[in-house]
Amino acid sequence: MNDPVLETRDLSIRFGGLVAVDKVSLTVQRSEILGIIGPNGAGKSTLLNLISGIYQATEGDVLLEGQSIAGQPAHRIVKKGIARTFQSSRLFNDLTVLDNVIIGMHTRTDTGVLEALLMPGRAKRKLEAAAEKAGALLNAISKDLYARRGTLAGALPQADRRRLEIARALASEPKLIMLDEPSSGMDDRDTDALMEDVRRITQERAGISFLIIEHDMRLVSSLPDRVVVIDYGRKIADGQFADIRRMPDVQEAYLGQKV
Ligand SMILES: Nc1ncnc2c1ncn2[C@@H]1O[C@H](COP(=O)(O)OP(=O)(O)OP(=O)(O)O)[C@@H](O)[C@H]1O
Repeated sequence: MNDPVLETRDLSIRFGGLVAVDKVSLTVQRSEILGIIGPNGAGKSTLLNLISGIYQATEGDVLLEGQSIAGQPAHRIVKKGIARTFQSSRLFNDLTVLDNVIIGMHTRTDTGVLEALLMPGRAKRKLEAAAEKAGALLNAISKDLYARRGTLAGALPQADRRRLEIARALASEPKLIMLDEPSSGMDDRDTDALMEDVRRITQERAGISFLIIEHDMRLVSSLPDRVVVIDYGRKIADGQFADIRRMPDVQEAYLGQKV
C-alpha cells in the first residue's frame, strides 16, 4: 500500500536557537492510523502545528495528496481536509453540544452574514440542514452524546468533551484527522471507549486517516498501525510498535519513562 494522504519532507522550525522540529520526513497512508510518541518537549505538538498551518516552517514541505500546502493559512488547510483537536479543549462551553458540531461544519457550509440578512429564508433552510447533518454525525459517533445534544458543552464530563471535539473535527469532513493526546486525563475505561470510537470511525468512513500523538502506551501499543518516535525534534524511529520499542535509541529517549 503506497497511497500517502499526508507527507512531510525535511520539515523544520526554529524558535531562536532551538530547533523544535528538525528535518522530519514522514507519511500517513490513506486509511492508516499513525501514532506519534516521544518524551515531553520532543516537538510533537509543534509538528502538528506545522502541518495544520498554525506555525510556518523554517524549511521543508508538507504535502496533502501530493500537493504542497506549506505556507497556507490554517483555515484553508482545514478546508482542504486536515482537521485536528488540541491538547487543551477548544469547545464553546456556552453553546450546546449540537451547536459545537455545527460550528465544525462551517468550512462545508457557505451561509454568510449578507445572505442571512438579505435572504433569511434561504439562510434558515441551510442552517436547518446543517443542524440535521450535525445531529446525524453526532448520533453516529455517540448515541449518548446525541441524546444530550441540547446540553451545554461546558457541562459535559472530560471524556465526553474529548469525544465531542472529535465529532466537531469530523464535521469538516476531513481526509486526515490529527488528535493531540486525546486520552490525557482519561481512565482506562474511557481510553478503551476512545480507541473503539477511532476504530469505528475508520471502518465507517472509508479512506479517513488518523495521526495521533499519545503518551498512553496501552493505547500506543494497540491502536496505531504504525508509530513514529520523535526525540529532540528529530524522527528517531518509524515502524511497528513491537519493533520500535526494542530499538536502543527509543529506549534511551525514554530512559526513566517506561515504553
Ligand atoms: N511558540 C514557541 N516558541 C518558542 N518555543 C516553543 C514554541 N512552541 C514550542 N516551543 C518549544 O519547542 C519544543 C517542543 O515543544 P512541543 O510542545 O512541540 O513538545 P511536545 O513533544 O508536544 O511535548 P509534550 O509531550 O509535553 O506536549 C519545546 O522545547 C517547547 O518549549
